Amino acid sequence: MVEDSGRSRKRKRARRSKVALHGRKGEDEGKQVSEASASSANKPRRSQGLSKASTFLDKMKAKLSGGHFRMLNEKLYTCSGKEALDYFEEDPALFDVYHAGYQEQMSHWPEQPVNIIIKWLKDHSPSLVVADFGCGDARLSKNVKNHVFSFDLVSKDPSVITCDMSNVPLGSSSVDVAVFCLSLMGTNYSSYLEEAHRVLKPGGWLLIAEVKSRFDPNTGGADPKSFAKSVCELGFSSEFKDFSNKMFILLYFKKKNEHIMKKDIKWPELKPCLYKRR
Ligand SMILES: C[S@@+](CC[C@H](N)C(=O)[O-])C[C@H]1O[C@@H](n2cnc3c(N)ncnc32)[C@H](O)[C@@H]1O
Repeated sequence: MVEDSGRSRKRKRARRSKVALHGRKGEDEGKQVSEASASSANKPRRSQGLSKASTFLDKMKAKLSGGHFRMLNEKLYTCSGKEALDYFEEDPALFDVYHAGYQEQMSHWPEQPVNIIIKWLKDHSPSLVVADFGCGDARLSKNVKNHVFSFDLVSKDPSVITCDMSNVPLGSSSVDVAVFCLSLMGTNYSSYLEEAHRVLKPGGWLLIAEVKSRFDPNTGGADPKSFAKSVCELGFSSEFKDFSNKMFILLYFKKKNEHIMKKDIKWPELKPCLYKRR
């Protein structure tokens, strides 16, 4: 008897804990249904609230990453290439922050200079070997048939070679086209052009696209004429200039066959391109 009542107490306790864990059949199903219907009834209001919160959070995140981008952008314009390489080597994730912000800025430009250069290459022989100095996401190499050596501070694509572009792993007189698309960023930008001169074959092309405000003397920018003069003193001839775009300028040069490079070229200072908060 005693044993029996003990067993039945145990059974009752086991049933109680099972109910606590899973809910009573029927009663619990009903509860789940009513919860489900309550949640669907609440859905528009709750999801409205959630979407408001997530829009707010997204805005805050965008503000923070926009600020972070502007800080990194300014850093790249105000340090040397070597310093920039060391900086990103320490934290390569910062490169993603920079490029996310850069792409966001570019999305507001009516035309992307890299597409003009892609078109230029498509209009010329695909056998021309190209060096893309400061290639970013290597969009250039992905859109042309040419063999392209892509260089940047961080490699986000297996085809990109990590280096400071004042010292690229290419032999002298080995490429036909050197491209700088919005990439004359470091305080030592002239050493990038010297490196391009070294790797270009005689008669090779130097294609530069730069932010227009950096070459507007009315707003503290460099005089494009004195910039072009310095490039010519390095051993190039000026072949083409285009100032028609609102956002960027295009300056194309050709490497001279024979030239005695002028010593102590006076390079104009190129002011940083600081993006506005949007
Ligand atoms: C404004 S982005 C332009 C990217 C690409 N050319 C385009 O048009 O989309 C400039 C790029 O130059 C790279 N860069 C700046 N200084 C560099 C250096 N010293 N060596 C290699 N890459 C550099 C930056 O990391 C960045 O990816």
